[in-house]
Amino acid sequence: MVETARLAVAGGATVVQLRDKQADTNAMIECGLALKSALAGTGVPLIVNDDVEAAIAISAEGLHVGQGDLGVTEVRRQIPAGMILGLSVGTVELAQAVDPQLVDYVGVGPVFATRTKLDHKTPIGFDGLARIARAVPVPTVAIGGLKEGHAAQVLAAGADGLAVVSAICGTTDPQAAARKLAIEIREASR
Ligand SMILES: Cc1ncc(COP(=O)(O)OP(=O)(O)O)c(N)n1
Ligand SMILES: Cc1nc(C(=O)O)sc1CCOP(=O)(O)O
Ligand SMILES: [Mg+2]
Repeated sequence: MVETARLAVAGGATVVQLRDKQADTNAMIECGLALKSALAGTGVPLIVNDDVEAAIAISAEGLHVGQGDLGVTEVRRQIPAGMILGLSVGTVELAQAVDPQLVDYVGVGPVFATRTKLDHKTPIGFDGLARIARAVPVPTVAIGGLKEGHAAQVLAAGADGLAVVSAICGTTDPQAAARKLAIEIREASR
């Protein structure tokens, strides 16, 4: 896991999220500390998924929560000032309800169906992504079934970035996969 993250960053990944739905808090802390030392000096922030206690224990740069996790008002109360807080949003109604005083960015998805998260919601496609990106008052990261070849449409829909799992972690060469995506994003941003 640490080596995959190191390679992804060497290829151009600008954020790393620790997401392990099976891990308990102790395991998240152990993995998070290993990731923190691998990322030291890279300038790449580490975001912890779901686990407030682990995020605080490892001094992660950020925490990501979904609509079914602890609410953002309570999370913001618990985490240190300055910790990045991300929230999942899958509808325009939820997008309009995002409070920019509490939430720093939103993860918008799933754009497409994905086997990484078998309990995902109905895919929203690029049209749904565009509607949500217009409605949300903070930066947006598209997620769900995204791979090489999708960056231009993601950015054209108004999202600020994209988050991938299998398109990097599920490949035999995470560095090359991240590099291709980073180049695509750079070219699409021109
Ligand atoms: C960047 C980003 N966007 C969305 C998610 C999904 O979070 P959540 O809805 O809480 O689902 P789980 O990841 O916890 O299964 C994410 N992790 N990251
Ligand atoms: C963790 C996660 N959250 C989603 C959401 O829609 O909120 S989709 C997803 C999995 C993304 O994995 P992949 O890049 O392999 O499709
Ligand atoms: Mg969650």
